[in-house]
Amino acid sequence: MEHKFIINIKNLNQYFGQKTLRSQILFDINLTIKSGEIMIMTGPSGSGKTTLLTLIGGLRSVQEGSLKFLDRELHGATNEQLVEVRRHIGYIFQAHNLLDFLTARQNVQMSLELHKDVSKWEAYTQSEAMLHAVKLENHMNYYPSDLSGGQKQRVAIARALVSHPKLVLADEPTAALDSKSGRDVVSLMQQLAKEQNCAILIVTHDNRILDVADRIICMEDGRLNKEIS
Ligand SMILES: Nc1ncnc2c1ncn2[C@@H]1O[C@H](COP(=O)(O)OP(=O)(O)OP(=O)(O)O)[C@@H](O)[C@H]1O
Repeated sequence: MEHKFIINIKNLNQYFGQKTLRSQILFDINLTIKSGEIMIMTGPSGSGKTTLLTLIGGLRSVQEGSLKFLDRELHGATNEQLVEVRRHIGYIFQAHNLLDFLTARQNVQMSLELHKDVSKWEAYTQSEAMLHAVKLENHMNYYPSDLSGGQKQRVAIARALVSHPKLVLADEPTAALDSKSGRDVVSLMQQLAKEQNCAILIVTHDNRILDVADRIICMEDGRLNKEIS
């Protein structure tokens, strides 16, 4: 079944702290993301971008309002339901989060081994194919410590996309990279996402990559401002 929206958020509010220390972090967020769409979220530090990204990624519980992933409501979802949703999402973080004791291929393969329907052999061959796609065919057996920042981030992209997720969430994916590597990394994300019809939400302060976006949204003081494009 084709889903019109990957993400559909309505009147979402989120808070940190308890009782008198409770403070509202997100205010009346309304947002949709469609298949294949590349969305960039910008905004000042502390405006709530990461909080929203982690809610969308099923990494924390929704407190008020509605957040649907495909047709599944995440408000009130159990831990098991959130774990199931996370299987359809790829995550790319600033600090790539590769496991240092695994090679590039093993890091990518590990993400497929969470899927019970994928055999070890399929996981192996699909990981190799994905590392080809990010042009690391000559570095499959390298450990992260022997790769450059851009190469590590390409392994992280391969790991996020190897299971053909419906959505990729990327938090500052270019922050640790020089301008050329940053550009290569987002171009690659854009190309692979279009091939797989996967939506991407990128949180970034990096103005040099804004042109890859189909839509740009801006968060300020916990509220989503009008779209820039
Ligand atoms: N675990 C927490 N407990 C209490 N307050 C928190 C917690 N995490 C974040 N906050 C607060 O929530 C607000 C939003 O933080 P968030 O990390 O979502 O912002 P951000 O826009 O991603 O910032 P940055 O660009 O610096 O990463 C900030 O005021 C922050 O201090």
